[in-house]
Order: sequence, then C-alpha cells, then structure tokens
Amino acid sequence: MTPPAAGAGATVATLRRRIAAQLAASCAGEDDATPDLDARLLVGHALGYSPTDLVLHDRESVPPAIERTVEAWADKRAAGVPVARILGEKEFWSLRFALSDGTLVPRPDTETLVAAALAALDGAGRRAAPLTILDLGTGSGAILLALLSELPRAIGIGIDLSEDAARTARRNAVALGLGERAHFLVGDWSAAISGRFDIVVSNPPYIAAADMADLPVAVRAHDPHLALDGGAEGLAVYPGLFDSLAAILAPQGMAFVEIGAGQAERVLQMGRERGYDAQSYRDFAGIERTIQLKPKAAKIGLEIGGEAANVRSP
Ligand SMILES: C[S@@+](CC[C@H](N)C(=O)[O-])C[C@H]1O[C@@H](n2cnc3c(N)ncnc32)[C@H](O)[C@@H]1O
Repeated sequence: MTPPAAGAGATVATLRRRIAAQLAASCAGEDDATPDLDARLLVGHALGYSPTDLVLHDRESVPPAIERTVEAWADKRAAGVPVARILGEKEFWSLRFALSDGTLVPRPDTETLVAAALAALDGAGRRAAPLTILDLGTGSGAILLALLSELPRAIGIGIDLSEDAARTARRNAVALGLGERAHFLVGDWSAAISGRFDIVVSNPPYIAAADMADLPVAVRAHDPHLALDGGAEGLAVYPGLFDSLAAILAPQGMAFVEIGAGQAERVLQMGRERGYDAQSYRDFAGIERTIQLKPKAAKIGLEIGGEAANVRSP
C-alpha cells in the first residue's frame, strides 16, 4: 500500500504508516531494524499515547504542529539516532527511565539480571526481607530501581563514576516514587563503600576493544564510551569487581553481574577461582547473560548496612 503523502491532514494511522515507510526505507538491510515499532513510539510519544494505546486512536486527526515534530524526529531516526535518545527516555522492567548524555540506554537483555535476582530471592524466601542492595555502575538506575519496585522493604545505593549518570538515576528514583529508598553516589566502583550488602548487582562495561569499532552506530555514537569499554578482551572489570565482593557482600548475600555473549565460561571461572558458587542465567535469545555468585561457606548472620563513606553525592 502506498503511504499517504504529507500535508493531507494526517490521522494517527496515516502518520504512523508514513513514518514507518520512511524508516523502513532508511534502514533497509539492517537486521535489527524495527520501523513499525519506532513509528509507533515516536507518534505515540508526541501525542501522549502508549504504543499499544495508539491503535485505539487511529482515526483521530493529528494537529499540524505535532505532525511536524514527529517528522523532525523521524528524520533524526532515519539518520541513525536511536528512538530512546530522541525521546530522552526508555522503558525498562515496565518503568520509564529518563536518559542523559552520561547514561547507557538500558537494554531488555538486562532484565535477565533483574529476573535472576528476584528468582533467587524467591527461592531463598527472602523477597519480603529488609534487604540492602548495591548497584555498581548504575547508569540510569535501571537495575536498582527495577529491583526496588519489586522488593517493598529493600533499600539501595547506586554508584557511578559519571556524575551525570548518578544525577539522572536520582531523578529517576524520585520520578518513580522510590527516592526514599534509593541513594546515588559518584565513585569508582565500590572503592569508597564500607558495609555489607545482601545483593550486589552490576552491569559493567564489557565490550572488547577490538569490537568497539564494529558496534552499530546507534550504540557507538550515542552510548557513553565509559559504559561500553571493557578493555582488551571486554573482561577487564570482572576480576576487581569479584575481588571486592569479599568486603561488600553479606555472608548470605548474592551478586549478579551481566556479561556479553561468549563471556560466560571465563567469568564463571573467575568467580569459582575466588571461592564462589557460580551459575549463569540465559536471556530470551538463549545467551548466557547473567552470572550469579554466592559465597560457598554458609556463614551465620546477616549484616544489614551499606554505609557509604568518602564518596561525593551527585
Ligand atoms: C554498561 S553500563 C550499565 C548502566 C546500567 N546499570 C544499565 O544496566 O543500564 C556501565 C556503567 O558503569 C559505569 N562505570 C564505568 N566505569 C566505572 C567505574 N570505574 N566506577 C563506577 N561506575 C563506572 C558507566 O558510567 C556506566 O553507567
């Protein structure tokens, strides 16, 4: 079907189809292109409708100013800017996260880590316990805030080296009504943390140096380098992070870290060499995406705390 021309008094449906056709043409040949979804997100955002609600409003006419806004956004999308960067927000765990220059766009794959932590807590009968959570490299706060939204008695600290990210995470916590239970600090991983946590989570940078240049432009040009660069083999952060667990993980605590495709064997090994029980969880594509570490020796007692010192508030 030929998409309707611009300027013909667009309805929601005609605008959506025209934008989808423009985006399909601009991304022809890209495997992971989603022109229909992108068009729904752009039109829906401009009109204040969710992508699913949009279909209920298909016959409404679109005010010309909104049509022009959507057209400008579509031109940016066609030039390779991700939808989340155009709109300045991304949904993660069905929650809305504002983004800024210093934050990674949270990825659906990372929901594997959230689901793994919740499943492990359910298995231990601890979902309703007064838990403490530490999120290292918190970015937009996606992991910590998703967990807090599911764990009514938990409190948490998110740390990022990027002050911009820590500020954005704090804004997200307040916007999501979780500001009382989430605190954000600027710091170098857990260097300045004293106290032990029931749950330590991290999605560290894990792109290998050789792969950085091959990343899609949407990632390479729009996600912060600090959030991506995992050193020569992509595994540079894990040894230090795992070493630090001895000082920050409660005796019955659990750590969950995200990994890249093909990294599971070596990261599991790093965890086991340090005396942890280690297991992996797969994402929806079947890729081992999350590693869980648990101290082997069953120690008695649970330290609640997580007192942060010598770190700057954003
Ligand atoms: C892959 S991103 C993950 C962001 C977020 N947790 C998520 O899953 O969407 C890695 C994060 O680690 C942060 N980071 C990098 N080096 C760091 C360091 N030395 N100390 C603390 N955070 C760091 C980056 O700024 C970035 O926000």
